Amino acid sequence: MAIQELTIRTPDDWHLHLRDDALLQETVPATSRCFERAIIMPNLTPPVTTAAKAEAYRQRILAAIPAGQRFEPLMTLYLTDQTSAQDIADAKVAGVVAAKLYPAGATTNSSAAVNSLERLDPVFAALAEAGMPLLVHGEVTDAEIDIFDREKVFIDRHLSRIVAEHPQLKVVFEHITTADAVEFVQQGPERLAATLTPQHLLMNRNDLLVGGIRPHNYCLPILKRATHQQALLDAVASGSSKFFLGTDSAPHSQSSKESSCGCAGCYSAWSALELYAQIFDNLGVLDKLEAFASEHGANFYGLPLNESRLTLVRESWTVPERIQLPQGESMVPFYAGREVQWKLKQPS
Ligand SMILES: NC(=O)N[C@@H](CC(=O)O)C(=O)O
Ligand SMILES: [Zn+2]
Ligand SMILES: [Zn+2]
Repeated sequence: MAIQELTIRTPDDWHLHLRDDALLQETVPATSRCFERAIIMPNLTPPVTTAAKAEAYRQRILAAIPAGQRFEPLMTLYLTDQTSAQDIADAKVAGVVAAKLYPAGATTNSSAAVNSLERLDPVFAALAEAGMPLLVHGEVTDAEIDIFDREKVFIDRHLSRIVAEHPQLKVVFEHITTADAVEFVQQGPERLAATLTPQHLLMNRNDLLVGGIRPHNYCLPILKRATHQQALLDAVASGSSKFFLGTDSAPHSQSSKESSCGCAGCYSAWSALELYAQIFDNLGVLDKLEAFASEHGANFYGLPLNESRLTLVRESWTVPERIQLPQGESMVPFYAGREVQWKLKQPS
């Protein structure tokens, strides 16, 4: 008989957008319900570019953790053309765990980010020296490169060089979407890893474009064709420690998603862990979920494994159509109105 309950070490989310201010009241509980730590993306407006900004942001996140829950935000620094080796050293001292590279214009809130990757070599060297991973949104932004090719071209033009020229640098290729990225990571050194999102494992570009445009499935890097989706599924099913959980949960208001120029990002926090369970179950590798969700990432970052456990049960439920925010706005969560086959068991 199929397994009905699964108890695992409490997972961590190695790629998460919490946003800021009042929205933290919504996003922090959505993640702390089932993740003990998360890598907090720094693409606020203005971005988190210094150790002091990261620490102030961390305090705002801590203030939004529901009573009785344990949650540790792991802070990151947003790289710009002005970031110096000294900024990295200061960030290390302040407890910032990683730095995030957005090519300028690649995604939400990246306009202040990096225009010239070559100029960042001293910063990459400083990261390697500090033992801090470089987290990469791996897409080129050149107007002439087709949006479906931007990840592969980024590997060829930039990532392969960065990995080769900085032999001590740990690199996380974030939210990978292509067979090319899977292969690049598999064939790379131990210090190269990747995060995978629920949407890129569950969907392909048909889910975005067939039968009408589905703005709530629009995220960056954009969903690719089914052969790429299959390569991502094969990667997680392999159990390789180079692949780990990063939801990329990225909330936007309903009005900014359902727009003539809609924002990129899926707000998946309320169902992400359960969807990963469903994905692993469907692949017949539920026994590999715990390592993917709770071990590979911590080991890569050199952090201890969580000691607590949580339980998922095989029970179907429906993701709400809408989340009403106190500020009057609403959000449409990822997988809205759809059934999920696994459910988090509430502690009794
Ligand atoms: N993934 C997305 O489509 N959006 C993210 C940014 C990012 O991770 O690229 C966001 O901040 O909204
Ligand atoms: Zn990104
Ligand atoms: Zn992201």
